[in-house]
Amino acid sequence: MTTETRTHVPAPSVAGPPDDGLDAARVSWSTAGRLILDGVDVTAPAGAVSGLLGPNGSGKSTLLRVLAGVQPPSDDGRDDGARVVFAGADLLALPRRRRARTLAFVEQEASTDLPVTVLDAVLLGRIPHRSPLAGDSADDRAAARRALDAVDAAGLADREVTTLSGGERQRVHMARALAQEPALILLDEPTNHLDIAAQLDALRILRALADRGVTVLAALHDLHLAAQHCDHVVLLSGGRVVAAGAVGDVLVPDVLDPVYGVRTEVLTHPRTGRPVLTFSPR
Ligand SMILES: Nc1ncnc2c1ncn2[C@@H]1O[C@H](COP(=O)(O)OP(=O)(O)OP(=O)(O)O)[C@@H](O)[C@H]1O
Repeated sequence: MTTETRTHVPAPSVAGPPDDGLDAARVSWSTAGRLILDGVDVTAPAGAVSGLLGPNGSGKSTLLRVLAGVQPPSDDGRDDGARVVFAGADLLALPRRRRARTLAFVEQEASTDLPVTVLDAVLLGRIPHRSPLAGDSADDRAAARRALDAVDAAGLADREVTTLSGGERQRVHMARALAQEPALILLDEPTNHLDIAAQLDALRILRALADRGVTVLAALHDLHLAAQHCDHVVLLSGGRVVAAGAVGDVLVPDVLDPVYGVRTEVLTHPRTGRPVLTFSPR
């Protein structure tokens, strides 16, 4: 399998401390008088796999959409002075094209109704890298093929996206993001629809990206996977951050039990030494 090399995109600096990853502060979002995100601070170090965790409805998808710059503004016009800095630059102020070369976003229910082949869908990830009127270059096609290889989907290249299974589509979404060669990748439930081997493949790809210096922030429901594969986690509840830090500090009963309303026990994985979580009703 191959993976992508990181494209370093120089970005204008903004006031504030230099940062080697994602550093967002005071992110709020509201609609119809309801505060969905309430002053969220979230960091994701470069070169690490960061997990965004929290129960259903806690605000994970909304937060990722705000960070990716695709969430409409709050409908009350409220401005809490949010700051979203990536690698020292104001991410949301970057020109759209430049942001698309910096950031890839794998959405949970990404649209897959396009009547295009898988290869063409993955080539969409190359658009930010070429001039607006240019067609696909040989380099673009090579990058798209490498991305499909990386997710073990080379054999799907000529299939129509609309004919794919849920798991196959999820791989194609990931491949499109890889073809973008981002420095920051945000993913909303990247293991959705995937069988266990494919989940491990997806997490291995995220690890390989992080090892190349990419900043990875993934919303995950599965706390077991997060415990095994993340370096850093942020736990949301009710639109607020309740804990953030190393896996061993956050994925502990005192933190998880009140948030999820369960009883957690933590064992130690005999080979990796990482926490293994078991849950029972309270
Ligand atoms: N456009 C919207 N209009 C009204 N409510 C919204 C909107 N978007 C999100 N919400 C509400 O905001 C809350 C947070 O939603 P969000 O999808 O961000 O949570 P989540 O943590 O990703 O949930 P899940 O784990 O179930 O996917 C939910 O109660 C949801 O119903």
